[in-house]
Amino acid sequence: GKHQWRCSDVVFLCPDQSTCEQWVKAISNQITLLTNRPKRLLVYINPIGGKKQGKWIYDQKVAPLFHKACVSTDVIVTERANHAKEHLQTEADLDKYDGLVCVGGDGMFSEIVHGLVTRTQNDNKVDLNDPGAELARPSLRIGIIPAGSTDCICFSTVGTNDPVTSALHIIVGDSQPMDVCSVHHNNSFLRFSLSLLGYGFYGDVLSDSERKRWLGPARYDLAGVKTFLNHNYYEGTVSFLPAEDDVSSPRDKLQCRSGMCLPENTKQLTSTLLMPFSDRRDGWKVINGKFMAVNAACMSCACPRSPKGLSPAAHLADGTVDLILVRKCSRIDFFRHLLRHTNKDDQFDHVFVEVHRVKKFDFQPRNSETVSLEDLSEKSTFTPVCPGPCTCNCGSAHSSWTCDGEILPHIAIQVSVQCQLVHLFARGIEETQEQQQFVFEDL
Ligand SMILES: CCCCCCCCCCCCC/C=C/[C@@H](O)[C@H](COP(=O)(O)O)NC(=O)CCCCC
Ligand SMILES: Nc1ncnc2c1ncn2[C@@H]1O[C@H](COP(=O)(O)OP(=O)(O)O)[C@@H](O)[C@H]1O
Ligand SMILES: [Ca+2]
Repeated sequence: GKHQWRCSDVVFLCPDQSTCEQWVKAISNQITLLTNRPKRLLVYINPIGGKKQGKWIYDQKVAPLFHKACVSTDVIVTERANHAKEHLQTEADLDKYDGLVCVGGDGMFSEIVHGLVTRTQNDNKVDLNDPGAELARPSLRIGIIPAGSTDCICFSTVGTNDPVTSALHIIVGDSQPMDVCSVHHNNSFLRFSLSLLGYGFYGDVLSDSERKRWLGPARYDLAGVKTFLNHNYYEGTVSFLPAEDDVSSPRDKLQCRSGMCLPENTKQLTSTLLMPFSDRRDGWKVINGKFMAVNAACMSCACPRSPKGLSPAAHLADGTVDLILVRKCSRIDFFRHLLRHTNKDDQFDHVFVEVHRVKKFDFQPRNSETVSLEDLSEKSTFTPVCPGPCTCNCGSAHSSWTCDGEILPHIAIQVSVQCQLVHLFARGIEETQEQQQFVFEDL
């Protein structure tokens, strides 16, 4: 139930020892022919992610399954932030492995993607600082064993945050391509975004929650309430290149499900994504405004807090990102909007919310081309800063961007989608026929 997989034993009875041996041999031969199945994995465990259970989860729930399935592993328990990223970038002998495993949350997964993708670009002499560069795709798939605070990438690609289910998807060698957003500041690469890139509300929640890391996952709830009460808005300009209107829409209610986002279904999308930066202003739209939040969701961002996600119809691997603009509104309206993330109501059905499916976008804060993290850290990043003494929320302050739970050092950013850059050991969210029927009836 609920997308959870479990192991099951099947007992074969046979009349004699030699038949039994024949069967064992035949089954082993058949399994060897399944080339999708990984045989050697490199596992990174973040021991401090989420409720600090990563090592226990791996040892108790995952390692015994890998052992049963004859998957051999090298395990690294990280000793500090960026340990896994640096190891992947410079040291790891990747030819030895059929895949990587991340035991941790979205931040840890982001580290591993950064390490692997950077290594691949270095090997292929691709310049990450060039926003128009065609990035080389890593050959190794990555499995996620959820052991973080939000684990939205696991939830959005598997349908549940369950270590046993994820381990079984790895063992059977599932493969799910995934879009990645690259984020630049001028011509300098900042980061990849895999789930939520958020300015305003979520940026403020993340800035505040980092100071409360000792609280574990509950830090987001406390910071969320505080940020909600602050009710800040921020001015800026969003420019974006919309995806073709006839392909799909963030409001079409067609949720991304297993088998939808595969390379053969989305081939035509990749070619349009490689236009050099200078040629791209045709067809761009520009929106100026005062925003409570500017969110970019590369996937639905479904998680236990929001089971349908920030953008329920976003696709995992279609080469687009859903850009959600929440304009300045009253506290009660913003509350209604947030509440709709937790139930079946449509969070985009408000006059102050608009959502666009885009291939690229830029954000420019008002009056602040040069604001950097150093400037921000001198002030409170979630308290508006007025030119003179002021108690009002005048919107002259800057927020910061959260990128998969990490704060970006710049506010003016350029974002473009790298279609199907990485592959996961997953197959997308599976749905029974009755569940699909239910979606169509809703439509
Ligand atoms: C009145 C009730 C309001 C409830 C609002 C709930 C809205 C939840 C939307 C959640 C979107 C989550 C997008 C995921 C982002 C993660 O990548 C990031 C880092 O994850 P991890 O490393 O595993 O901790 N997590 C967040 O940004 C947390 C956002 C929480 C906001 C309340
Ligand atoms: N051993 C470690 N000590 C401290 N920080 C670490 C360690 N290993 C990884 N990290 C960092 O911890 C951050 C949060 O990890 P994550 O697994 O996403 O947990 P959470 O979901 O609780 O934020 C990541 O940004 C990662 O870089
Ligand atoms: Ca997408």
